[in-house]
Amino acid sequence: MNSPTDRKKVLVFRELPPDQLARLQAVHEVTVANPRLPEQLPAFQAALATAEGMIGSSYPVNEALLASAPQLKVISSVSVGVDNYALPALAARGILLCHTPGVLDETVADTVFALLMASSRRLVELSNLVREGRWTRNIGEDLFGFDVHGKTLGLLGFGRIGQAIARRAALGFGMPVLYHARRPVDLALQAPELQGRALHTPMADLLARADIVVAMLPLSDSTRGMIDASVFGAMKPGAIFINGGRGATVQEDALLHALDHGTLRAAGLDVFATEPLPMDSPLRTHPKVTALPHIGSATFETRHAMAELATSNLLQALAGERPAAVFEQA
Ligand SMILES: NC(=O)c1ccc[n+]([C@@H]2O[C@H](COP(=O)([O-])OP(=O)(O)OC[C@H]3O[C@@H](n4cnc5c(N)ncnc54)[C@H](O)[C@@H]3O)[C@@H](O)[C@H]2O)c1
Repeated sequence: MNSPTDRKKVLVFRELPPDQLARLQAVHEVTVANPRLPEQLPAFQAALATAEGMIGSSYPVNEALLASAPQLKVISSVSVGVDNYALPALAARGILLCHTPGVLDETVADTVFALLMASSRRLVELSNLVREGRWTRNIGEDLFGFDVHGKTLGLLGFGRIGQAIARRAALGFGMPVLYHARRPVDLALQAPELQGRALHTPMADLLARADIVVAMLPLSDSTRGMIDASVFGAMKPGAIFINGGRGATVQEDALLHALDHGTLRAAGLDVFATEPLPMDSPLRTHPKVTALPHIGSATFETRHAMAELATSNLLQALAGERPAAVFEQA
């Protein structure tokens, strides 16, 4: 156990699994307060005043919040995406930001592939038909799906998760993969199994050729609203669109227009501009949309692995060591 002077004040702002909370409590003075729960907000605000470390996710850590946390040295996010954090303010204050890359890639890629399959083969719609007692004759063409194997996949974003999706597509489903990213990936070094199977492609060319377009982009100033009417308009007629990255990279009005008046066949969405999805969002009940409640990484194993990595990051940072997964601003 740390000596009393080494014990730092830590604020846990989203529940951690008991074993990870115990690791923190063994060495630091921990307050658990979830600011999303009105009854815990005062405790959260009080703890901010003295916290040196914070750990949690899915809550906007903006400049105003940082101003109430004068002692803060490190934030450990239990997520890979860092769009909830005021990055310039963190950099200006020298506050370290850690995240959880790597441990969720395969699970998120599984989720995206499930959405891709569900959207192409109309799985939710057809499962509902059985469930609701409407399977009264052999199904006809009006309910046929669209093959996935052998089709061309266009990936917007080809980072850790994009590459995990590409492996499933290229190696499992024989799909040629085109990708658009900030820079080409050295496949020989990073993903040798995708050499000759995934091609860095200009966006316009990718959109014209892909049968299925998957967005796996982080949300940043450069990607906010990037998937707009011109992007949907440039997609191949009958294309399917999947978003597993962040909702606000897509202009949802343009998506709806492409579904209702354009040639987009279907959309599979795990993420939305506003979450939870508002009750009045037309995406919620749209017949061509398969919508999931942001479950990309939501399995027992992966959520635990994320919490474990985030806890290790925080413990290392508070001990003055370099954490395993520091978010590096580009
Ligand atoms: N649905 C979920 O539950 C879930 C889970 C995990 C991650 N995510 C989201 O997925 C994102 C990607 O995760 P990752 O680990 O693969 O990230 P990563 O940093 O490894 O990869 C990001 C990719 O996006 C590309 N990119 C970034 N800005 C771009 C731009 N302006 N134009 C073109 N390409 C651009 C990069 O070049 C890179 O290929 C995360 O930031 C997070 O927001 C969602």
